[in-house]
Amino acid sequence: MELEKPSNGVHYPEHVTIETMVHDTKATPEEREEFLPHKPDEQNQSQFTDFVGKTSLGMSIFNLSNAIMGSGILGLAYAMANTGIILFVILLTSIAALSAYSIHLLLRSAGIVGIRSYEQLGNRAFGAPGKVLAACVITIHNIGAMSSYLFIVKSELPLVIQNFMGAPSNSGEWYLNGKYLVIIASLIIILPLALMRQLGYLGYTSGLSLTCMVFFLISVIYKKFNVGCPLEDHNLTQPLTVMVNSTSEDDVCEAKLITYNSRTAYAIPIVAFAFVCHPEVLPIYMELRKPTMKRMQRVANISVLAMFVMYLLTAVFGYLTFYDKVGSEFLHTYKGDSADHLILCVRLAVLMAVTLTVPVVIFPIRRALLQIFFHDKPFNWVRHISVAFGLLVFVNILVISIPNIKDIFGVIGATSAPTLIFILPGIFYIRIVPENLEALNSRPKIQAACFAAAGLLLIVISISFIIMHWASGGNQSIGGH
Ligand SMILES: NC(=O)C[C@H](N)C(=O)O
Repeated sequence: MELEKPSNGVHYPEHVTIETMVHDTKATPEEREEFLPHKPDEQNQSQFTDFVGKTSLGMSIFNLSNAIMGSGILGLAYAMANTGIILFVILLTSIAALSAYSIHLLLRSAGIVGIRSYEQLGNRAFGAPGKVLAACVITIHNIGAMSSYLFIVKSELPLVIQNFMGAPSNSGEWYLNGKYLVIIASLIIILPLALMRQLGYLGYTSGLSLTCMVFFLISVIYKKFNVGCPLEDHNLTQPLTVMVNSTSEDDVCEAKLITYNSRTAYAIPIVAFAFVCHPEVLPIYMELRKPTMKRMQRVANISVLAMFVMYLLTAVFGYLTFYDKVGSEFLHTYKGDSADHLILCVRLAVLMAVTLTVPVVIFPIRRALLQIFFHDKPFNWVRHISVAFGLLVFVNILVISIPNIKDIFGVIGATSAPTLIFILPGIFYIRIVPENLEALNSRPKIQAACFAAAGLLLIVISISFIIMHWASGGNQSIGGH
């Protein structure tokens, strides 16, 4: 069978099958994470000889789960409050399933061209514009994700320190100023971890980060049975009070099965944002020990399923605790409980989790930037360190000047998230899989085309709704911050 790639017209010899395909060698050593044909190892069928991944299946699951899990979890109860339980469950299930399918498309495309890099898939599919497009979307998206994580540090860490020190909130001490605290956390914790040469080393911190999130979930469930309705003794934050005014007394503590309002516009972007991990999938695949597509798909399926369960439980119990009063940054809804020791520990756990996720998110940005600007250069420590440092400085400046986390979820979730999950994997797959292997009108390709089209539709719908919401002035009266 002769295989022909659509983008560069390279012809494969007869003996080359999809499993043992070699790509042409124009790519630089840094870019080339390729399948080389060799006798398959009976035990693992591994096809990689150029980069020997050492990360175990378990650690890879931790890393991918950690890449999925982030600040998005804090917006899910808010999304549920504005869609109702049934619509939310349908939305969450669909996006989780589509996200796993999208990973399948990426892995299959990577398997065919033998490159485990999102940008290089873009290059193979559309040449330089494809590579630049993928790199830009990854960079913008991950900078947005990093900003949302550091925003949580900026808003929650002062509350934790204030309570531990028993200081009054307006004492003006520097250590109660979120802006300084973000800079300190970036320098002391994030920067050293971001300097690791390989993502696999972060498996332990990823495990710790996930443990913190499990503790967060258990506490949310416990608190549901602890916070009474209608939260009279709860010192709710100002924006939440505004929401109470717009809700009738009767349905304050009534769970809605299906509901719709102008804030529903944020539901799809929030859920889409929560499931993005796609820029990290291929780097994690590259470092996986015995890297076969089946093994990596297993890593992806287990991670997506585990995060789906955590997301669902957090949203359900978070919503059933505060109902319509839940804020867009869930943790802040407990603001009246600042002195509560459990809530204090929960804040600390979430802070630790999001802080430890930042380095995982930095890796794909650095990779994207290096591939665009230094694609033919070998690894260099000075460049590696400078890019991480520069990125942290940039995102710190951004976070210090951002007033609101909901709009990060909204804008990033409505634009770059559907592009990374739906559009790029769909169109790359169509271009990369050779036509004599799968014709343009074959089922998998039509499916991939519909998938990409659905992503485009999601972007149009989400952006239109968000703009309508902004235009109607709804932005000022929403809970959270
Ligand atoms: N990795 C990301 O892009 C965002 C992540 N899924 C989150 O929920 O924070």
